Amino acid sequence: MARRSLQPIYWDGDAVMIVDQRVLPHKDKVLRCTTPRQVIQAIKKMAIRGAPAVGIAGAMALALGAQSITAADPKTFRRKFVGLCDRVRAARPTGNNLGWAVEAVYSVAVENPDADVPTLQRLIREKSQQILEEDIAINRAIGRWGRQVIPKGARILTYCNAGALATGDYGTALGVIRAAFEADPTVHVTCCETRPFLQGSRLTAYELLHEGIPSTLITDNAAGSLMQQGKIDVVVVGADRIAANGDTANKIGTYTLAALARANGIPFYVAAPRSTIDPTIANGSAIPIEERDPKEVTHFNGRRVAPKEMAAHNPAFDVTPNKLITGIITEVGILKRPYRKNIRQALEQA
Ligand SMILES: CSC[C@H]1O[C@H](OP(=O)(O)O)[C@H](O)[C@@H]1O
Repeated sequence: MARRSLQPIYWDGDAVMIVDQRVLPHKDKVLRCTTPRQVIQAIKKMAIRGAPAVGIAGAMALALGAQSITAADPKTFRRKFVGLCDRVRAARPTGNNLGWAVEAVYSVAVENPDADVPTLQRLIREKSQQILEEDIAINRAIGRWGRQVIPKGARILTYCNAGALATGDYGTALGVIRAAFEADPTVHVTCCETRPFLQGSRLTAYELLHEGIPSTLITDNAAGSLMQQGKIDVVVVGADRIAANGDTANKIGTYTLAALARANGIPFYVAAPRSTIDPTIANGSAIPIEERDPKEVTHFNGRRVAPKEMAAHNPAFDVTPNKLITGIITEVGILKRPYRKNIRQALEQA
């Protein structure tokens, strides 16, 4: 059976189509966005989520916005476009890929100083599609590198959703898992539900079943016990922002898994494209951590479960120190310690 695309976002003429991940896996709903504001709202509300997918959405928001800037002269166009870039960049703070994509698209205007407005609009739209297509190729490269660290018949644990739905397609951590399964159908995947947004039980489970990969869903709380019982061989997760020293921001709860993996002698890998690396941040302490609506914690399926007087703290990410990371799987290879040096060299590669 041909693999149905799980691409979370795509162009349909002059509209950006976004698969609404808030209602997956039980409803298929696609948002038709014709303005950058609609895409920014989809990012903020997590209709589309996952650092690389958010970057791609940001690039497409800029292409939509460029089309709507009616300035006749390039100077006025650029001034208005800079304001739009700032609004798109601010949609979600932690993932590096959004800022990276905004800079990549804006560079089109900088690198074509003599282009007229229609040409700039065309080049920006083409850049947004290029970012999408390159992300998919990068994820397949991550998969090819990553399967080298997956032993035959491995019992893999993953967290949140770093799959096709979190990227242009194919995924990063799930890209490693897809590639490993393609080479060895005896692998097994345990995915954590990942409260409170349930990216694991709703999205990763959906992707694993879609690919026919043997898998089991667990609560986040059960991961440590499985590791303690010797039932997990390797952990592979995604990333949202990687500092210059390898400290990694990922979904809240990732640090806990990394500490448990280390306590049980289990390899812990991060899979991410180089566009997730932020070389301007020396270590993880400088990574901005998004605080989301406390209702994501106090409510479930729209109904309050905690007493209404109860305050809630809802950080969307945490930071895993590089000392707990066995390797960072990128499209140019598996980076090991010393991370600062090896990350710098990886970023210098074409
Ligand atoms: C391929 S990176 C996916 C990354 O993004 C997720 O966060 P969110 O669902 O809040 O966008 C999570 O941290 C994943 O590991």
